Amino acid sequence: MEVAPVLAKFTNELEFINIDDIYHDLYVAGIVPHGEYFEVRKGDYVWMKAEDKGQFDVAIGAQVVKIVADKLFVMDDEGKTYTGSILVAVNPYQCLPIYTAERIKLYQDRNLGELPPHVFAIADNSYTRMRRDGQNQCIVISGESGAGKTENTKLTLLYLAAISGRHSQIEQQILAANPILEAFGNAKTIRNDNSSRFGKYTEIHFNPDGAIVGAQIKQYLLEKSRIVSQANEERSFHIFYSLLDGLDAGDKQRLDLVDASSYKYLTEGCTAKYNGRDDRPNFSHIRSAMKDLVFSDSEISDIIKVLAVILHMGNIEMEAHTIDHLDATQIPNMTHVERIGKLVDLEPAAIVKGITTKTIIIQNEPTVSNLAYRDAVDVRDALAKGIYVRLFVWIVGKINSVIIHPEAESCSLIGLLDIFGFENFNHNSFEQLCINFANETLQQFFFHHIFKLEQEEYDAEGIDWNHIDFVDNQDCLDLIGKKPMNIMSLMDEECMMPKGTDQTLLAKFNTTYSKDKIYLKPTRHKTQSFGIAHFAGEVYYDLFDRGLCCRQLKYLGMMETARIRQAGYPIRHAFQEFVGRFWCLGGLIPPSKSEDKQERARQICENVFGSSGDYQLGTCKVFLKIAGDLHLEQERSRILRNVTIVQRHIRRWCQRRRAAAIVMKRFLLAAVRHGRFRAWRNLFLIRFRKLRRQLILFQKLWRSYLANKSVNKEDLGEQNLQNFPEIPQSERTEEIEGTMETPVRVDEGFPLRDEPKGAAGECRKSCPPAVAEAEARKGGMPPKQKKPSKFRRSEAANNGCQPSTTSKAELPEDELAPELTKVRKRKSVAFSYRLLRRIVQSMETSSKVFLWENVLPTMEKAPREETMITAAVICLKLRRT
Ligand SMILES: Nc1ncnc2c1ncn2[C@@H]1O[C@H](COP(=O)(O)OP(=O)(O)OP(=O)(O)O)[C@@H](O)[C@H]1O
Repeated sequence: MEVAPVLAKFTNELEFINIDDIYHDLYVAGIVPHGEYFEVRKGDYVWMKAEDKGQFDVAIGAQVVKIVADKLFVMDDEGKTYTGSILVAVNPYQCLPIYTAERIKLYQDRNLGELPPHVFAIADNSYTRMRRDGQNQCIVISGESGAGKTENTKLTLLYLAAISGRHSQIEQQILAANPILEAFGNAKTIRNDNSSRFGKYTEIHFNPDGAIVGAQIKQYLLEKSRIVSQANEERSFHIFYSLLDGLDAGDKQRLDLVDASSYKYLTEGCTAKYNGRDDRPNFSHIRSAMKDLVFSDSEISDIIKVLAVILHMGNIEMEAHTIDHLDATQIPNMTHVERIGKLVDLEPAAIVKGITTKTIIIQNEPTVSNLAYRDAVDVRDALAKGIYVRLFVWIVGKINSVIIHPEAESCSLIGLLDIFGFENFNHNSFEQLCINFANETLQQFFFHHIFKLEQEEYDAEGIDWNHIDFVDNQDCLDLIGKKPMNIMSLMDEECMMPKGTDQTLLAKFNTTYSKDKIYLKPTRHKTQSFGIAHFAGEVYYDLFDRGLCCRQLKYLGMMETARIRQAGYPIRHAFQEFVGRFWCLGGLIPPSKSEDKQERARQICENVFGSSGDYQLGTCKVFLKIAGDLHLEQERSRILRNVTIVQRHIRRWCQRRRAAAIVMKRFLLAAVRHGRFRAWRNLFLIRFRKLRRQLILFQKLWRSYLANKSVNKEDLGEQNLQNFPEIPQSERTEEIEGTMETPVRVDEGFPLRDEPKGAAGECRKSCPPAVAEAEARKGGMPPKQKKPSKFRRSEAANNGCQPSTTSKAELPEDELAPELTKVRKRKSVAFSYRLLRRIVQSMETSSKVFLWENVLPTMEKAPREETMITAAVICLKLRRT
């Protein structure tokens, strides 16, 4: 054993390297670390660091050929380094003589590694293991677009067909499926002139003797958007161009077909024709492949018809118009509709209806409504895409019906998965997201088998093994498709939102995944994109392609449509309808029936637009520009919103008052019920004091009234009238009446606690004992001396009598009640029952007792005395408790 710890020198084809430059994962190539050195033996494979430090400069494999003292001599391995059953195939972009029948024979029944790496070596290894171990095999072919997946799939099939040894028709048929699938599923892209726009899984079925007995093809993710639009310098699926170039003139005339440059669906990418592909011979090739796979003439004819229908469909021109003020779509030129009708045996009207209207079921009743222009275009395109996808699925099914073995279940199989590679363009759309998601899933599968399961098996078997770490991409898979709120589900949700846009979706992503390391937020340069850190690199997705949209708008004649829409007045309202909708913009008075609606419409327009030219008044209608209509609607919404706010506040205020009253009532009842008089008293102390003052006022008023009444009736009316000069009846009545009815001012009344002085003293004396007792008990406010009014004092003096001090308790009850009613009716008297109620509700117990015993009995018959009675009941209860 030779150890070479230091420098190694190379000459000529051998190169000089420092041992430090040997990669530290040398043991991958069979070299074992030895302390701080590596133990290197002659014949070992080593990796050498690349001199350049660029991102894709990888280590170079080499074999140790000589070890002399401190020098290590290595030689480039010339691509002989095998990584087990993984083949890295390089696309040579030229025909190399390495796929010949001799090479097939060379690789047959050879162990992996015996010969240089080759796709045939991988295919042979799978076949051998299937037969030897009886295990189904799978070859996964992955790589970015243009890497050579499809070519290598075809080469693998070719090899398996060659070595399985039977050379029957089935092998021919399996190989014949390729040109058909390529014609319908491949297209020119900027990366690859023959890019597969679908994923394909082909199973080859073998009998116990190892002969091919059948096959099955499964297709995934056909890029259907390509039917209606292609990126610049790209084309639609090959079959359309082959058809138009390869059909003879008679067939073309029968189908009303011309050349590819006349069809909108074929010219989006501006490359109906391109150098390097002759579509004419392809068509006959496809036809003969179809014959191999037992497609009948009528089936081939139907396929061609369907393709023609799709092409005509793309040429149906539509225009926006309005029906009953609602957006609708019309088809001004029916030529293409009629051609479609002829091909599929349908009435043109039925086709127009299908494209320009929609039917929804409301309460089990179908309801038809018109589609707006943009929606109708979408429907037409969706129909074309749907038809093509179904055609493709049908063709794959037809091929399978021929090549599938009736007892496929019992056969051994080798599966070949050819799926789009990882894609990262300048603009990455939803298609790229799907493709990269599929690749992430494949990568996960790969990691799982190569790293996880393999190392788990080593562990289980007790193999001495240094674990190799690998980057698990599970987080990325979760983000795109597995989390409860994954990118796909959020996209789905946004598509269903009536006003969902790219921006709203992006905002949702940014919020939902703000802490996710796999999700990359928009950058300064890519403000409308989000990124995903894939295992293969970071990709920013745009879901908006400005260039593509501009081209579509141009081809749809949208520029002209927009111009006429902008210059004209596309929105119209009859005056009646206009005023009915926008009356609130012309002052908040609703229109009357007799009003001149035209004049009112003019007012509204002038009010809103001033002198701007966003509107014009016709003889029956208001004509508006789109911006004008929008402005009107916005103004209307603003005003109605404000009205709603005011209404809301008023309603809230009313409700609060109502609620407060209910709470108060409950509280009072509860307080009474549970004897919590003190709590009630404390809570309403401030109010109580105020109301007590009002009670005093009430008493004053009441006594004043009684005093006045007594004076008027007894003294003025009967004793002194003869002393006055005679006055006219009307004046006299007025004066007397005036005396009776004049509102009594507060300062003219007799305060509750006036000391018994003179007339007032008489009044005090006449107070009922209960009041006196209560006042004495309370010892409350000091009596406030107020002079009786001059008028009354002089009246009393003149008449030689004392003012009446008769209390209401001393009056007969039947006399008091009508007087009370009279007083209540007088608007000018500053007393109301509401006030009275409040007074009673807040009175002290003693006052209430007084009220109960002296006042209420006289007021029971009054219509609005429920509250008084309630108050009295409360008083009684309080007295009991
Ligand atoms: N082994 C090869 N020898 C010669 N030319 C090749 C080979 N592999 C690929 N090519 C050339 O490269 C082109 C692209 O290869 P291919 O269609 O297989 O790529 P792909 O990975 O399947 O791309 P896509 O994902 O777009 O379908 C082929 O059309 C062919 O011209």
